[in-house]
Amino acid sequence: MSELKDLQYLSGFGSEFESEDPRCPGALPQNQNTPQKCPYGLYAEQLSGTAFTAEREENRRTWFYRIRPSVCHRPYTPIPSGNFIPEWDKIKSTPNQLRWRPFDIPSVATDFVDGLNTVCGAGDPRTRHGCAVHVYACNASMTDKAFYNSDGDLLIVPQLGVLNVTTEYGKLIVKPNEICVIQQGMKFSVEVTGESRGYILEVFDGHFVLPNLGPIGANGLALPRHFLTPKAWFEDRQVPAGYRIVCKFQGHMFQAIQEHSPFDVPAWHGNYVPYKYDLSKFMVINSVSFDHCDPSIFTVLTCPSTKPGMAIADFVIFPPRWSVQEHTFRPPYYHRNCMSEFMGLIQGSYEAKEEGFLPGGASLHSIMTPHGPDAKCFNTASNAKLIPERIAEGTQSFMFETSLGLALTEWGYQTCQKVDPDYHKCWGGLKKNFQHDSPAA
Ligand SMILES: O=C(O)Cc1cc(O)ccc1O
Ligand SMILES: [Fe+2]
Repeated sequence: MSELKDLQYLSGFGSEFESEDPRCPGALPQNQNTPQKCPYGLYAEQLSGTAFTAEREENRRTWFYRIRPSVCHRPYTPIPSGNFIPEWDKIKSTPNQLRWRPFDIPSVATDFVDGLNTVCGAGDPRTRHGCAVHVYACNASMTDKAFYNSDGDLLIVPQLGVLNVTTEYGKLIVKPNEICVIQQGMKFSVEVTGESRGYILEVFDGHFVLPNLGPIGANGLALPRHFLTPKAWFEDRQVPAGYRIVCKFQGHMFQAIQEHSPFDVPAWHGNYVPYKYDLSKFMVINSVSFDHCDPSIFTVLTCPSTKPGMAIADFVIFPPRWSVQEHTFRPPYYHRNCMSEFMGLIQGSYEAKEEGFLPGGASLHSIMTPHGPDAKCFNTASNAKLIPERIAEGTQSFMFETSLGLALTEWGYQTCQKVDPDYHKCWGGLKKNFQHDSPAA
């Protein structure tokens, strides 16, 4: 494997970056984007992440200075899409609470792309509206193979195994408890060192942004400087046997062969970039008096819809923290939500479900489906002494929360064989405690 230790990154969110591989000083044109002849005989190529005319705050594009333009490839041909496919209209949806046991890791050699499986989703990549939830499970590196997604952005949440990600912008190492976002059109290749598994949120509408902070003020939650973007790194490598560029286009997989590595960018500048973020850096804000805050207080990134405050998808985490609320039932409340809640567990356990919800597994509570703490959690938390308490040291669960109605794929509901038929029983022990003659405090 290539040298992936001690990487250095550019820091900031939504910034205008520029980067040159130190092996090619001066590769970046200084005064314009498209000189008649670029330094070192490079080709200039723009990657647009928003419409040319998008408002200035939202406008995203990057200029690559590369050895060959990306167009130097043979025609695309369809390849099997496997279980990585937006077919969520094949089976009838269910409003039931769903929980998945940890997803299997293949026993045969499988790379990151071949190990992608779609669990549920909504909308349509053609009309550029919707989102999808995938899991990946793999054990082999992608060799002479890169992937890009025409349909939207991928927010990748590793749960097991380190992802060594090479992109056109340079390299990223992404470990469990970190996430990375690879946006629409960005080519990347993943090397792994062993069994690897994780979750992916794909959004078709637009890009992830940091949530507004409102009364929190200028600082808090995920801090912009903790978002890390690769520094330029390139290889000038011929691959006569063929380098495979795989893409998902309108929900289907295609491949184009070329005779060189696509990671041939000695310099780039722009604000349309891949990035990673370490979840342990999240500045947790919560109630220090009483009651349970809505989980939106833990939003790391949000992909907004056109309706203010109503996301296509939020990425929310439940990090280790102090719990100090007085005269309060501290765990999550019972509720019914107008949003869909897909949850996964990276490590440790989740306070509302100490049992049954396991690292590498998942749950889905659909729009208006009742859910909340299991009976054991209710009984324990209702009687606990309310001293300041550290919640779930070393834990990290997360939620993909969407305003869209997530529907299941055949793989998610049946083929994966991980749906736990007994999930509903975790609420079975909730007793009637009503005592008419003793009103609550
Ligand atoms: O359902 C869940 O476990 C997620 C969740 C957590 C919380 O603290 C409040 C509401 C909520 O939906
Ligand atoms: Fe919930």
